[in-house]
Amino acid sequence: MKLKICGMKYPDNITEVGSLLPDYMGFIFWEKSARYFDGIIPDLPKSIKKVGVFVNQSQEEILSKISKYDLQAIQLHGHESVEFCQELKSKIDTKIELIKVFSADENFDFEVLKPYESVCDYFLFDTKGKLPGGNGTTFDWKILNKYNSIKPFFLSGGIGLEEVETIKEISITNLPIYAIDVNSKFEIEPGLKDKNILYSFKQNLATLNI
Ligand SMILES: O=C(O)c1ccccc1NCC(=O)[C@H](O)[C@H](O)COP(=O)(O)O
Repeated sequence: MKLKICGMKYPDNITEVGSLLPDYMGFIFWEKSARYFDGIIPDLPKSIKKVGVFVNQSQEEILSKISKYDLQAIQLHGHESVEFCQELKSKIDTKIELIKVFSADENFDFEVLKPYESVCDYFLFDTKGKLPGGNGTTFDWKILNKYNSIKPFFLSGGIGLEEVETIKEISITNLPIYAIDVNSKFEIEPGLKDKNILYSFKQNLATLNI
């Protein structure tokens, strides 16, 4: 199971956390976020994919960030339509991954995912909250029992060290969980991550052998 650490903001902290070799590191390009990123990304180990996170932003803006920051993945965290994803996908390098986010709660209709299957590489399930993302709360993962697609997805929303046991339980189901996405539960302040707790989390995930 892959690990994505999202909402990075400060260069020294990016380097520090990068030394843990997460599979993905996320940068929020939505200006209203407390984790809004507008700096310089220091050199990172090549294995780490840089993800740009966008909320209902224009294709022009997304393309400009891809080129400025050499992003390897984009995460669409708003209400981007199937057509929008399809058009964007046709404009970017085929190696750039497109992750489409859905905010989940007990009323989530999994049928809405169907048309997105062919236009994105991964889904990401986050908790529905006041903000588009980074709310720091978990959703009831039991709703994923209704997931009837083979599209791999990122599991997100309020995940912290205390979720390791539940991740273990969910990982032995047949759900195609591709990655775990973490953010605010590992912060000293918005955008500033605690490397030691992240290290423990990564070690814990590794012991699950998944
Ligand atoms: O983190 C933000 O501030 C944010 C704001 C707007 C859109 C997305 C945002 N975060 C994207 C992520 O992928 C987070 O990791 C995800 O929402 C989970 O965050 P958390 O609940 O804090 O673990």
